[in-house]
Amino acid sequence: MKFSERLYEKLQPIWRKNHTHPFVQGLGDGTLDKEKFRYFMIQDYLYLIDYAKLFAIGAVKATDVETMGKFAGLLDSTLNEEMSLHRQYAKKFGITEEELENAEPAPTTLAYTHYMLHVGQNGTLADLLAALLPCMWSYWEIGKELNEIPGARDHEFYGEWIQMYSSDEFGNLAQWCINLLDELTDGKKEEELEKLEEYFLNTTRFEYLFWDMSYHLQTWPKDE
Ligand SMILES: Cc1ncc(C[n+]2csc(CCO)c2C)c(N)n1
Repeated sequence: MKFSERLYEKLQPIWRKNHTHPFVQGLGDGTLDKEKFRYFMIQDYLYLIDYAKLFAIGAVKATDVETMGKFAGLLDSTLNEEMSLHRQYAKKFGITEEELENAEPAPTTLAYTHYMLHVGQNGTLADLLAALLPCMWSYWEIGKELNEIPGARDHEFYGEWIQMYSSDEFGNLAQWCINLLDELTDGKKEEELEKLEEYFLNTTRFEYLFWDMSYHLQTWPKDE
């Protein structure tokens, strides 16, 4: 069995929990409070900045030129395409460039991105992939599921988001990471696979916490 098949089976219950979170459901049926999405967009912008750094670390840890080039391409498209799309989309919600640039990460954003960066910086390329994969894989699954809901992809506010994450282009990217992780784990010892499973499990849990943080507009405790 491929390692990704083992992950897929094992993590179904958490994935169901992610997909049925009221934030995700609200994106699909169009009832999500715009204030919650606005909050999500700002935190997600901060998330993307650190996520892009994972691709840079991937290029450093890769052991062949082709994989290095792929990570370099992902870094370039995240920074120069995806983030500029994010800024344009944010405008629709009345979020200014200054607001994005001056935003502070909420506790969950900080914990999630720092966890991934810690694993990426200190581990192997397989460790890095296990930590970054739930982000891509779960968004692809969610995008495809929401795309099936009649009218969802044409929704005035959330349609573009659904179109982006259900696209084949995005799917190919997720599939490339899945295939690379399968290659790197082929023939590896059970002990090594369990460690990778733990990274994957933790960032899958963080995906849930990110939806939940956005739904509840999480802030740091106020003491001033
Ligand atoms: C919390 C959170 N999790 C996952 C994604 C999805 N995502 C972020 S970067 C990237 C790779 C392609 O550039 C993908 C799929 C997100 N936006 N926010």
